[in-house]
Amino acid sequence: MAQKLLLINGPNLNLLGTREPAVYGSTSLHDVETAAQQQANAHGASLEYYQSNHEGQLIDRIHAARLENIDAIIINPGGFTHTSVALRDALSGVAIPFIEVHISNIHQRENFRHHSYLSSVAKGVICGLGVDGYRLAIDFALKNL
Ligand SMILES: O=C(O)[C@]1(O)C=C(c2cccc(Sc3ccccc3)c2)[C@@H](O)[C@H](O)C1
Repeated sequence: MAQKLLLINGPNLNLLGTREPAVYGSTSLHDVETAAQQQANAHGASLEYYQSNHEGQLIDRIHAARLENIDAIIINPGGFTHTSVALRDALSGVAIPFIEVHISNIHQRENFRHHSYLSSVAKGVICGLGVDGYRLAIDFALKNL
C-alpha cells in the first residue's frame, strides 16, 4: 500500500518567508507544503499538510492521524517545541513515528530554545538546515518509515 505522510507546522509558521529571512529563509509555507507534496508524490506516496497556531488543534490533528493509516509525521512544532508536554504526549500516544524539523539551529539561539519536549520521543531531529530539513525528513521517511 502507498505510504501516507503528514506534514505539520506549528505556530507562526504560516508567516514563514515574510520576516527574518536570515533565520528562517524566504520560502513561504505554501511553497514548503507544495514542494513536500510533489516530493512524496514523485515517490508514489501521499502527503497531507496542516498548520495551526493553536496547540489543541495540532493535538486534534495528530489524534485524527491515528485513524488515517498515516505512516509517518514530519512536524515543525515551532515555539511549542519548548513548552508543550501535551504535544509530546499526543505524538507518543498515537504511536506514529515522527521526525522533528526546525528550520533554524535551535542550539545556536536563545537558551530557552535549546530544549525540546519532543526530541526524546522523535525518530530523529533535523535542525539548522533551513527548509531543506523538510525535504530531508521526507526522504528519510520514504526510505525508512
Ligand atoms: O527553527 C524553527 O523552525 C523553529 O521551530 C521555529 C520557530 C519560529 C518562531 C517564530 C516564528 C517562526 S516562523 C516566522 C518567521 C519569520 C517571521 C514570522 C514567522 C518560527 C521557533 O519558535 C522555534 O524555536 C524554532
